[in-house]
Amino acid sequence: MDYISTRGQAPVLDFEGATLAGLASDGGLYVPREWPRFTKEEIAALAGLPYAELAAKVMAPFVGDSLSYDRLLELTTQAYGRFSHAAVTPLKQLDHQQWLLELFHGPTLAFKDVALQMLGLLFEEFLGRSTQNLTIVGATSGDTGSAAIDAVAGRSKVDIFMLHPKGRVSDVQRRQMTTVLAPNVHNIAIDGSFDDAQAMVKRMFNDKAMTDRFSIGAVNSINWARLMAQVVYYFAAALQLGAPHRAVAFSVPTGNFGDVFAGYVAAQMGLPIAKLIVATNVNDILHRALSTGDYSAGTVTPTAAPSMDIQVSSNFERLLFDLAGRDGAAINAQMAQFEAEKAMSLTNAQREGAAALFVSARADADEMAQAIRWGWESAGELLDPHTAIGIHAARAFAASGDVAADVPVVTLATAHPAKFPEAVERSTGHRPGLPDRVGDLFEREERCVDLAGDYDTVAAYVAGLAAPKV
Ligand SMILES: Cc1ncc(COP(=O)(O)O)c(C=O)c1O
Ligand SMILES: N[C@@H](CCOP(=O)(O)O)C(=O)O
Repeated sequence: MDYISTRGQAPVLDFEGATLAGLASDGGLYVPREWPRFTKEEIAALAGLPYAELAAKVMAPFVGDSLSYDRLLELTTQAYGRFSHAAVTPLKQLDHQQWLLELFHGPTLAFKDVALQMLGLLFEEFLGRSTQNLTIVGATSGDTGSAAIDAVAGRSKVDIFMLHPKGRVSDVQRRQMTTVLAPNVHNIAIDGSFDDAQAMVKRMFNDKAMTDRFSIGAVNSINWARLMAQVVYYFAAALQLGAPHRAVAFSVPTGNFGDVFAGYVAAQMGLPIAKLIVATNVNDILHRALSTGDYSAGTVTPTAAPSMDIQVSSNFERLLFDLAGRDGAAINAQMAQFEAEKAMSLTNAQREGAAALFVSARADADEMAQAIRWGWESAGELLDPHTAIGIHAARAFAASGDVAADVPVVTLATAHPAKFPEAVERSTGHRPGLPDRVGDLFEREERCVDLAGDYDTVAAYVAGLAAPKV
């Protein structure tokens, strides 16, 4: 499979190249040259497979010649062997129409583990083929950081520098990152928001002074391999609910648009998806873009769902590219306008194309709290604040009839409630406890540096510690 940039000017790469490159050199994001498509019979044949095998089958067309099928299956077996639930991503029924897909049974208790456990192994596999060292630079609003650190801590040929917005992640999220003391792990708390951190990360990929000396790599969802691994659980859930003979809707708590874009990819591959519900908190750029065509970033408002406190939503570019007929020059111009003015408008074709599959909703603090309460009182589930935003949107669309009554609605449960105990306790009176496997988190030593939120300071820090390319 070949990978092309959304901005049309970067070299075409294979899967291995795109995985190690992260962001394309023209500032765009890599996407497969075409969407692989399964027939109805091929999808039906996936029903009942163990998760690791399903994962290998769904990922194989994207991986192409970069790995043999047998090796891919070994890696998926290893990656998903670390999950604490045998089903890896178990599906639970909440009421006659609402379902919950629990994505938080990995080592760091959020959906990011599903992709990052795999990505860590892919890095090791591909780096083992050359003398290259990789300098991973990532930005996190809380969950990507810990999942990526867990996936690469102690691995040779990889350093990881993880930027988080100081004071804007939960205590559990921070400690899951800062208590990993492996010498290749470097946590950086910056003054600023996740968007500021993400902008610095993207800038580093195009800073010649850095890229001449270091191979900069990505663990954020700008890296295609992240999204590829996330496509799998859409198949896993829909197959259990009757796909390919029955369509399913998904409600996805959204920030950087990676998780829900993976759902879009599943639909392009032939999975019958009735609707993708994009659920945001008050940082609602995606809700505004999808409902009015206005893609303009305001300032980030801190919320009780901090991992979604994002206003510049990287993966939206991948959708805009597809909906613009894959015209890299057009996306280049649109993104240049967005980068200069922090605002741009979707074209009619992009709005209409998006409306065919996506709907969106936004939840404020009260609506989120009510959804947490509903989960506990009506279904006996403690929902984390991000998941609750998905539930709010799922129930609203079911109630309005925009999703037909016979279509199951699956909300992606993106984090374990114990990552955000205060918000859950405020709404339910119950404080979720951490699972045993992370039980002594609050006794462990922390290591993290505080840096000013300016690019030069961060780049100098990385350059001072990272291993050269080879
Ligand atoms: C718990 C949680 N839910 C939802 C999201 C949103 O996912 P995405 O950025 O892929 O839209 C994130 C991170 O972004 C998250 O950490
Ligand atoms: N929610 C994320 C931020 C977005 O990151 P991405 O890695 O999915 O692009 C986080 O928790 O860090």
